[in-house]
Amino acid sequence: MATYRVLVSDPISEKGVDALRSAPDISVDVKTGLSPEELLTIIGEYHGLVVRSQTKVTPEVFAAATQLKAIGRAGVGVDNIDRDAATDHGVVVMNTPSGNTISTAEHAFTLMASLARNIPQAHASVIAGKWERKAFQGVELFGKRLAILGMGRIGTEFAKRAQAFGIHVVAYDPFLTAARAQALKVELAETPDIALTGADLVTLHVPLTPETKHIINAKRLALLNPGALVVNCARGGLVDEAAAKESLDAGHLGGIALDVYETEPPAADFPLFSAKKTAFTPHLGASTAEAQENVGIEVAHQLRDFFVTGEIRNAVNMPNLDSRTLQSAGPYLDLARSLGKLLSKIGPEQSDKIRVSYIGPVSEIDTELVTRSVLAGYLSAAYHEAQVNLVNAPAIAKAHGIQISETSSSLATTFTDLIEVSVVKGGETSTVAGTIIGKSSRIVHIAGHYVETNPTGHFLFVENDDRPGIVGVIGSALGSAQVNIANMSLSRNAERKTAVTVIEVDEQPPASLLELLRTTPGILRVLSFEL
Ligand SMILES: NC(=O)C1=CN([C@@H]2O[C@H](COP(=O)(O)OP(=O)(O)OC[C@H]3O[C@@H](n4cnc5c(N)ncnc54)[C@H](O)[C@@H]3O)[C@@H](O)[C@H]2O)C=CC1
Ligand SMILES: O=C(O)C(=O)COP(=O)(O)O
Repeated sequence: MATYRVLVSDPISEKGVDALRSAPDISVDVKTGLSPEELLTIIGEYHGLVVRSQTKVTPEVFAAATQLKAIGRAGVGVDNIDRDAATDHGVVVMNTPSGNTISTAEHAFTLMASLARNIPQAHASVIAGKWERKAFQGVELFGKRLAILGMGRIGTEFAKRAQAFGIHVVAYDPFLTAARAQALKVELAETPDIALTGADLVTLHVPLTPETKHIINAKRLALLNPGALVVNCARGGLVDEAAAKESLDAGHLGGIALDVYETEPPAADFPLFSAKKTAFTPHLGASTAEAQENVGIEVAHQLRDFFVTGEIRNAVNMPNLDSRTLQSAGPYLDLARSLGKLLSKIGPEQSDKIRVSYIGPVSEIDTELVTRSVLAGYLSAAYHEAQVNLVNAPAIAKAHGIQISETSSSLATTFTDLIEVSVVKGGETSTVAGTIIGKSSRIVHIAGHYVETNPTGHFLFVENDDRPGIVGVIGSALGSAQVNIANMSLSRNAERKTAVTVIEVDEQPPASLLELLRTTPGILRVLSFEL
């Protein structure tokens, strides 16, 4: 029986399914066309889910998906997956951002050319036995002004094809710099309105977000040149479909081509179906053999690596943890988790604030991941958050009202590398720190004391008055209780006249031993815990 079960709920390429099936310890079920109710019934059995745009992964699905760890989106848009719910449930969502870029750019361009030359209408007329050469006179694309909204992967590929046709390209994208626009030989527009004013052609390549909803509305359609053609091969909802119909009926907009719709599939009485100059396809942008093979194999490899090695690539709800990052950050992640757990044992019961400082070369790795690991360790132990992981740790900390701050300094101090973590509650602060020496992780600082101990195992932590005889008492008490000492670190704080002893033991000490130590004169605090 495989350890991980993956459900493929939308059709992906056979090669993708085979790549997943050949991974060790993963079993795959392909069940496409499930109703929302059917998905809810079976999703609890799965650790991984592969989708395209059809499956809607709603908060209800996440609530039922008690074992789900990862979703792979064989494609770009993740608007069919409730990202907040995924994060809250600690489910990593990965997409395949570039595998269908060319196919989608080609499809959008094909739609634009089809609109310009009335291809869908002329085709229907010819097969209806007519020969209407006059009715279908078109326009050239050459020399026209094209507005591209969204100059990411697909927008950029579209621009190259448009330039090959002698089209003048104006682009709007909040992340498009003047230097990049110059390199791509496109005119940079400061706002969508500037890009659209006087445009003959428009194509959309932005994600659907609250900001981009109805980015093409009645006001903006009015900015276009009369007879302009609009193509939407990105997401339904970017174009106000009712406004487009009005503009077409009024004779201002020249034509519209859609691959995507506010509701998919559109209803039989979809208003734009009755408009004249249109071209419609059923969300086919990524539907080529090449794109499907690219995204199917890529998503399979991403899920396989997630389950087999812990790598996370193309995540949309957490930082990536690719093999290089995993190699450089892996030991720090383990150490950080132990430091978080340790703080929950020696610090205040709960916290208002957690501060993490990175000192030395550690500051050069992706410290956001390491901080997430500190939080995961702390929250699992202090707040008994059993499901906390690197995906949901910041959201869970926020839900508990914990503020997080991070500082980094490349200047090493006593230790070459140091991760220092403090928990603050009211006026009380507790600090622990750890380092990595060669290949070995060490906890080196606990509540004002330098110590040296492993970051995992069973521990006995004793704080006592700094006076002779106490270590002897502890040693003989452990011996009588048959508890073997693996490692022991002593440290005293001359100022406060206290000392701590951190003892790594082979087994959990019995309650009677802890009680004996707690009642020994001079011993101030005794803690027993596992890291
Ligand atoms: N019809 C289909 O089958 C397919 C549709 N798509 C859709 O195409 C869209 C674009 O895909 P990619 O180019 O691969 O994504 P991308 O992430 O490479 O590019 C998106 C661009 O939109 C820009 N952007 C974001 N907000 C903006 C705004 N308010 N105004 C202007 N630009 C804005 C971003 O800065 C980015 O450069 C996505 O929504 C995706 O879902 C993608 C593949 C297939
Ligand atoms: O990749 C995208 O964003 C797409 O829209 C493609 O959707 P699909 O995988 O064909 O359902």
